[in-house]
Amino acid sequence: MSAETTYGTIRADGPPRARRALRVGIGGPVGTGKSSLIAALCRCLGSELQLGVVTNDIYTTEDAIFLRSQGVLPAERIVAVQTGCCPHTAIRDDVSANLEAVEELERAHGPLAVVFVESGGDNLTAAFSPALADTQIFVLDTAGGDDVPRKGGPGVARSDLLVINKVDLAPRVGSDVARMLRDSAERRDGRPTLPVSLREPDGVREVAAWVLDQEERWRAGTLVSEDPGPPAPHGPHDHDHDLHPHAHDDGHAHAHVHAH
Ligand SMILES: Nc1nc2c(ncn2[C@@H]2O[C@H](COP(=O)(O)OP(=O)(O)OP(=O)(O)O)[C@@H](O)[C@H]2O)c(=O)[nH]1
Repeated sequence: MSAETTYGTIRADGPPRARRALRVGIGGPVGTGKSSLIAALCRCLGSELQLGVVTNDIYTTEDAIFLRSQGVLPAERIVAVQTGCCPHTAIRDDVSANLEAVEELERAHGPLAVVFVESGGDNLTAAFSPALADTQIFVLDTAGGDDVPRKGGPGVARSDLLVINKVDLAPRVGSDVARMLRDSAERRDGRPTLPVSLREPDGVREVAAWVLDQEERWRAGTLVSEDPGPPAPHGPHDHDHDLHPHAHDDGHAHAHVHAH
């Protein structure tokens, strides 16, 4: 059985909420460190939590291949969704392929405590549907420019956790981390932001602690998923060029129109 919702198809025969894994969406612009963050989280949390990963790529399964090559989880617990479309369509507008992948992962290898769902690299308008992710992390990096948090967007403003990655690179690329944290705080209405360097041996510790806290709240039934709201208008005449900090280096043309 399944039900059509605004966000896609929700399968009624999927694992019930209380017994299924917490689904943590991880999104952000291309190359900010989403896969590296998942690898570090799996290394850090893999001994205490049963974990799974679903990756999204447009034309390849590269992120899953990367994660399997890191040996952070048994290979079969890392599955790839090839979206064939704009990444944000698959995590926001029609999440059925991702939902199916998560549910299949849980059926085959469950019970799992947490499934990380990595979005393909997208722009600042992308955010996960609450029908797919119970909680979401948005990843920026210092290399994308220290003015990015100021530009806002649903990931910056309303993700449950904002990670500002690659703080080790900030002095080299002339980014002011304090400014990024200040601008984030102004946009986020009290939601947390963490500066991170995944190059540091212990760099993921605070993000891992946040994931553990979310998982505990999920199990206790006190985690409330927040809808990050509609993405920005996005069409041939879009004026949100500032919202694309990594200049389309995913080969993803932003000239299509989406029905939101
Ligand atoms: N210096 C530095 N490099 C990092 C850090 N985190 C990730 N990287 C590097 O940044 C590059 C991109 O990292 P990925 O984890 O592939 O980024 P991604 O967001 O998954 O990339 P896409 O899936 O292509 O959008 C890789 O070369 C990483 O090794 C960090 O904290 N510091």
